[in-house]
Amino acid sequence: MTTSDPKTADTPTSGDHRTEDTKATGSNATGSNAEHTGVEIVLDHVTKEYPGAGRPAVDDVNLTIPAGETVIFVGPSGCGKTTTMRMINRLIEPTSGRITIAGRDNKDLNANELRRNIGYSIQSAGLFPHLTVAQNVGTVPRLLKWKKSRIKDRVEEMLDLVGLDPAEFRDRYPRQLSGGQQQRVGVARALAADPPILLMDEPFGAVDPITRGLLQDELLRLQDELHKTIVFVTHDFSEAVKLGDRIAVLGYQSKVLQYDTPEAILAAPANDTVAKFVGSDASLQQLTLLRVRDVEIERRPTAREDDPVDYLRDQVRDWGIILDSRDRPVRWVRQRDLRDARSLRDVGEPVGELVSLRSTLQDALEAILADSSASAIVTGVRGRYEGVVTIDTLISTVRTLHEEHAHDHDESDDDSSPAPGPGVPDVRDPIEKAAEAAKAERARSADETDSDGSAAADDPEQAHR
Ligand SMILES: Nc1ncnc2c1ncn2[C@@H]1O[C@H](COP(=O)(O)OP(=O)(O)OP(=O)(O)O)[C@@H](O)[C@H]1O
Repeated sequence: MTTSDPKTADTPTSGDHRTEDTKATGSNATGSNAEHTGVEIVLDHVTKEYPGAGRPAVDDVNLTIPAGETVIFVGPSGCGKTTTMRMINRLIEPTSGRITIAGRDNKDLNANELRRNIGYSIQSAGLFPHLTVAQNVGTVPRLLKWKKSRIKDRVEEMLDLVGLDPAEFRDRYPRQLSGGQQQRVGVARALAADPPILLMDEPFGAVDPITRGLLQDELLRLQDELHKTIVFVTHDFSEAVKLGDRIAVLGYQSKVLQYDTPEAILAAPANDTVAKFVGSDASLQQLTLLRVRDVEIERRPTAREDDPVDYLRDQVRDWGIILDSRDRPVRWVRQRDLRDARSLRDVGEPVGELVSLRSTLQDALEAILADSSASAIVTGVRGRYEGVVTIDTLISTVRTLHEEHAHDHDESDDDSSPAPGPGVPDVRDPIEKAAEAAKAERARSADETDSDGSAAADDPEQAHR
């Protein structure tokens, strides 16, 4: 858990943030000096007790949300996520404790101004039904008394930013939009006055999984560009892993059970409760955080379609790859395919799904499991062959991550037991199961090769390369 005393940063406060040109610069979590527009938020012993409730909905929360990062609050229904978030923009006032924004107590900031300067987007998009898309997006700039022409330009820019064609959408009413389009307008509205902070309360909760994935991608792209400080509430741990720079796993009364990067939480959940929340597919989720370019890429023997067959026959022990004239992979070929072949044009089987250096390891795993060679072909610029990723590489990558975080909780001073403890799922399990399935498939195809009368690979180490 990260706790911190409020820091005084020499950045503009949210309340001072009046023009869309203002940029705040401060230290970010990685310690880089990159310019960003977000500002730090610190929750210092924050408690909220609703009148007559008997016990606090949020009890003594300490949390530092670094400038320019996306922090996800994830936890079970009713645990206090929304209450915690709404105390940041004072839609709810804390009973005790202090919240600072860029070093200034938010109680010292005018509540209305504070809210105008903190973007807020909620599950139902919360659009005004009687206002057009343009009027909805321009709400806060209008309150800030921007000139009409400036509001108009800003609305167009925001609609563009969230992937809606202004000409098509600006004059529609919310009822004339799909759920996903309404969410986009909600995000455009939250961003319109260029606030340093964006609070998002299950903003994608009400749309179908495909649209949800697209909106998540869009948010990642926006954040790459804008570097706001985003606080995002969700029930969905995989959404938290995808979007968060850090995740705060909250228990009842917003108790911070673990506050760390998605990688660290997946590799070493702090206790049984977090482990259960993370779920048994933690290792599969870890694969979504890494890209093909981050791991070892192996080579396989290759030849172009018009190369002589002998050229490949001499090199292939198990699998080889045939490339077209522009070095794009076209077919897998086995040793036995080459025995009587006369040309490389008509042997082998078409390559399956290809992955790029930017694909996630999750994409690579899917490609590997669908491919009889138990590896995924990686392509680079203009689809040119780069190499292959194997399931063994994926397993060793996840093992290394797990080992790196094995001692994360050794010095822990809270009451949580170190992972892996009783009930903590073995995070390597699902990939190893996938590997076993792929190996079984490989063994089956090797048997087929034997019964065909051809030799299996002489060197067992060479199998599956
Ligand atoms: N206005 C209120 N008056 C009294 N109790 C409230 C009020 N708002 C929320 N609560 C209670 O405070 C607790 C925390 O609610 P909150 O909405 O913050 O949780 P949450 O984690 O966001 O839940 P969910 O994920 O279901 O939206 C709950 O027990 C809820 O019933």
